[in-house]
Amino acid sequence: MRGLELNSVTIHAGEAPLFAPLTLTVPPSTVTTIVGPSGIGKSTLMDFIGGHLARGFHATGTVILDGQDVTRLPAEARRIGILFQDAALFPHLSVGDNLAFGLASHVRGRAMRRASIETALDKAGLAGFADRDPATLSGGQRARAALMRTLLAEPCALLLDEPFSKLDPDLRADLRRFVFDHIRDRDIPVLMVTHDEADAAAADGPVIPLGG
Ligand SMILES: Nc1ncnc2c1ncn2[C@@H]1O[C@H](COP(=O)(O)OP(=O)(O)OP(=O)(O)O)[C@@H](O)[C@H]1O
Repeated sequence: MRGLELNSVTIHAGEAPLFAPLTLTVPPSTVTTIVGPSGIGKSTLMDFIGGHLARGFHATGTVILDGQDVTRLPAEARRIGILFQDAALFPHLSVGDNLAFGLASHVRGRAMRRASIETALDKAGLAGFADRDPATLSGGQRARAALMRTLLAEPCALLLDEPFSKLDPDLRADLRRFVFDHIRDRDIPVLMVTHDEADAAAADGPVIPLGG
């Protein structure tokens, strides 16, 4: 079955679980939202699904992506894209090289790679920005470039962890629209963590509260 499934997933930081075991299915082309109080483990859950669980945590349950159990796979073998609130581009690389870093390995040859990057920059309203230093971009431009870098990897699922929270309200609404427009036609499951009601309302899937 296609989509992202969590089966009885919880995370322990020491003895007690952070939240009650979570079971859910995110079908392709839908955005499911996770909400919950600060500190309950929303970001840590995203880290676990993406394969980046930090030391000090222990997780139980399984993560199934498109029918395959990926719970024990290394992050790079999961093909799960993650967009964090910081939307950090590598500061020592140009904008174009940042996007090249995300580019799926099957896109071969210098000309093909260059064309893919130019197309992505164009979609992000950043045509001609390939040689720019990320520090010269606005917050919104950096965030759009970061989304494009994530999508260029052609992920089979996407995790959004408070992706808009560092932006001011106008920019936030613009970027939210931009992200949702670009993921809608991807036919992949998307799981989003947010504190923001407008973010949750813009998503078309269910809102799942993470509880104790
Ligand atoms: N390295 C660590 N080892 C053990 N516990 C940690 C570690 N880092 C964070 N924690 C704790 O793990 C819990 C989950 O943190 P997490 O950042 O996932 O919560 P969150 O729900 O995303 O919070 P917020 O909404 O404030 O971003 C918190 O209670 C935090 O104090």
